Amino acid sequence: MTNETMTTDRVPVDVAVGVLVKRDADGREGDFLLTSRPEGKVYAGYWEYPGGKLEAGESVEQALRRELQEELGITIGAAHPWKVEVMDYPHARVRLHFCKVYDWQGEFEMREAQQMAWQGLPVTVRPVLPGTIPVLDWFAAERGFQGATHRG
Ligand SMILES: Nc1nc2c([nH]c(=O)n2[C@H]2C[C@H](O)[C@@H](COP(=O)(O)OP(=O)(O)OP(=O)(O)O)O2)c(=O)[nH]1
Repeated sequence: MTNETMTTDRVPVDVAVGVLVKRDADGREGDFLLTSRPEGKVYAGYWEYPGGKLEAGESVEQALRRELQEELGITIGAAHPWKVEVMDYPHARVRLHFCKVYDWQGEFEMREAQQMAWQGLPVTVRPVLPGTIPVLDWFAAERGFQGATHRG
């Protein structure tokens, strides 16, 4: 099998991703939450939006609610579907379902010893996971932000 058929034939794994965004009293969007990938996972230490793979029978919203409870100890309100993107990695092909989340309850607890950072544009933490970079471009378009969205 050629490399090309290997990547195009792989069935994507669905991943629910939560983009937690703070809003001001007028509803304007501000900082968003990034978390670092825990030790022991592929791309450990890379910054991403929290989330994880759907389990059998789960909707994106259900998976997101479960993952954010498990990883961060918070209970989210509504998940607003935003964008869907397929990414090919050497380890997997993933279909990322990015959802914006504006409401959550509970105190943040880093249950997988990851780190968290509220960020605006440009993002100052690094390195950023490849699958996270398009999200920064979408934010830049929404916010009329020009220039580099993150550091090398
Ligand atoms: N959570 C998250 N995953 C992302 C993002 N961008 C991106 O390409 N991915 C990829 C990395 C992984 O291949 C996949 C998510 O799988 P994961 O390994 O973090 O999920 P999980 O918590 O269910 O993992 P596990 O139980 O299998 O260890 O999606 C992102 O912004 N957030």
